Amino acid sequence: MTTTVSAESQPFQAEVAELLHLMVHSVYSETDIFLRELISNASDACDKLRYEAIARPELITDGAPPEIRIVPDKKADTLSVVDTGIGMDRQELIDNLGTIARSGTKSFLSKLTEAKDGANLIGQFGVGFYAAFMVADRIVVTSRRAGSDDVWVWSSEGGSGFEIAPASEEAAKRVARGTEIMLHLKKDAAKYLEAYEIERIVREYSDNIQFPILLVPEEGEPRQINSASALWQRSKSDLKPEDYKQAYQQIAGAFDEPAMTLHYRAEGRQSYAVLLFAPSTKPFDLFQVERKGKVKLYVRRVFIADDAELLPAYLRFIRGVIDSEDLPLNISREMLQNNPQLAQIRKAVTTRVINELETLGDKDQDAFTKIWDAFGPVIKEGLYEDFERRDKLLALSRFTTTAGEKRSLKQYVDDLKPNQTEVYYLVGDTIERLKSNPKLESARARGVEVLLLTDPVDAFWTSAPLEFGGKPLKSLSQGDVDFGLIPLTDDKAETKDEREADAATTIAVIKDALGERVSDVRASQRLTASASCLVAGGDARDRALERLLAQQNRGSVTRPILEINLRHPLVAALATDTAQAKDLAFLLFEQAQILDGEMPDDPAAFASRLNQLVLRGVAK
Ligand SMILES: Nc1ncnc2c1ncn2[C@@H]1O[C@H](COP(=O)(O)OP(=O)(O)OP(=O)(O)O)[C@@H](O)[C@H]1O
Repeated sequence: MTTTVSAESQPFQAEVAELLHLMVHSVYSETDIFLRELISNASDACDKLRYEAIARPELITDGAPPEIRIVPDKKADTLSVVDTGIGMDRQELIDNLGTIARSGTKSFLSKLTEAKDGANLIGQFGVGFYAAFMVADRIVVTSRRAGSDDVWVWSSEGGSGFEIAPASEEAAKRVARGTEIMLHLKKDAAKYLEAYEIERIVREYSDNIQFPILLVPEEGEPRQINSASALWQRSKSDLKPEDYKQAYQQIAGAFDEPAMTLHYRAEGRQSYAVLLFAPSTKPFDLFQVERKGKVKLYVRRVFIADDAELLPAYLRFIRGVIDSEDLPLNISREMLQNNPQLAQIRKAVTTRVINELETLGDKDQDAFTKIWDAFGPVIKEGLYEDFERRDKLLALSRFTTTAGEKRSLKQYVDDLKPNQTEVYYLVGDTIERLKSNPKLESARARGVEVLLLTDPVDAFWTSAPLEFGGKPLKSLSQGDVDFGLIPLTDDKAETKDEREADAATTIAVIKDALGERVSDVRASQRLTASASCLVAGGDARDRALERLLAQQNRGSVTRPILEINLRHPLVAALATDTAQAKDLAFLLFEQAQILDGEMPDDPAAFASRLNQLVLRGVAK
């Protein structure tokens, strides 16, 4: 058997070809990461082998223990990363090294095209293996699935496809179990053949890999170049911030610094080690529909599962490891969900993470801000998903308000105005648009702070009744608001001597004109300068949420209430000028729609009405 005779060519999935093209033709400064990616894959393969060997011990007893070897060969200009892990069969080679089965690949690729240095993006996205094409012009992967007689060779020059063929006898003998990845290095990548360079990279990125990493020099004995201990099992006092940073980067495949590190050992009813990190930047797949967690479950140092739902979905940005001493090693992945011990761990660790975030918010504003900026919208999902912890999550939340940025509800409540009994908020698309929303006018005239909520998730969590510190949260675009008892700080805003239109007549005229378009018309408490606004009834959904649900075909928009400012000249004119009353009534309604970010139902009619009224004004 030879590799060439029965070689079969296969094309790469289009996304892979595009990715490779981008990587090969752009100059990335951080090429070192290829080694980290290959070692990380090798380590995953060793993890998988250990896991499968729990049910099938013969997989491990027939060969070498799980380990990783790095073999430079200066004569051949090749660097090999060899593992005795789980290996891949023919189909796995084709599937795993020819496609990217990840959501968001397209948007990632367009980001990569624009980026100056894509290494960081590559790490975030985790295109691991393909990173090797930054330093190699040909890659040959020889692999034997644990327990199999067949050995297959995958090879590619990184163009549009790869070849797959059975291994030669010699290659098959070399790979008794696991995978050998041989890189034919590009001319300018020869430095990766130097032992000191390899050691440097391993120390920098992969020291915490649990399995031994051996450097096999061209002369002399192989020697281990990592410490191969599970970092989370070590004592906190032995570890420095750099150790944690490396562990985070290695576990999460990230390049940023962790914004929060939580390392402890729980003893008692159950004992387990916890090493968790909050990243300081946002990954690509944060908003993927599956909302998968990223905390790995180990049992007595053996990797069990990537996503055992160890934290609720709203903490899915947390990375790291939980290593249990008590769970059975042979726990199947299917059983994880219903395991009571695991449920207990989940509960305890969730509480611990939230407490840690709270402490960080008090003690290290900078770090907390990084987490909140990147993951605030995700954490806020917990406000409607985790009833039990809602108060704690509300206390964690930071808001942009009319009084400033990053305001906590504690600060808000501390700064309440005299007689203010509620926490006010307004939901909308952008801060700028919210700031110019007339519904803020009356609050502004009293110096009352209003939360300006612009994340899509805000419309959802605010739909349940909430309170903070005994003060209910209240939308300014829903139901009645009564600022009457809160003193004005801007006296000019509501001068009593201005002529008020007659409420009953004006309202009757508008109702008559608008008919079914509104559910009610009433005098507003919210407005001081503007003429009108639209609000939802007290027990109806907030209008922002209605709009969002309607866009997703998950509900219809109900008829709003039109509130009018009886002191506004336009409203006053309406009561006295019967000839224009209908047009003016429509204008009040349509203006309010536009200020809420909606289109008038009939934009052409709106424009022509507006023109007629303006012309009449100009002609006077
Ligand atoms: N040494 C190896 N042994 C066994 N399987 C491997 C090995 N290297 C890669 N693979 C397989 O190829 C797949 C693709 O690897 P790649 O590095 O591109 O992405 P990944 O490891 O899945 O993603 P990430 O880098 O985010 O973890 C892996 O998921 C794994 O199934």
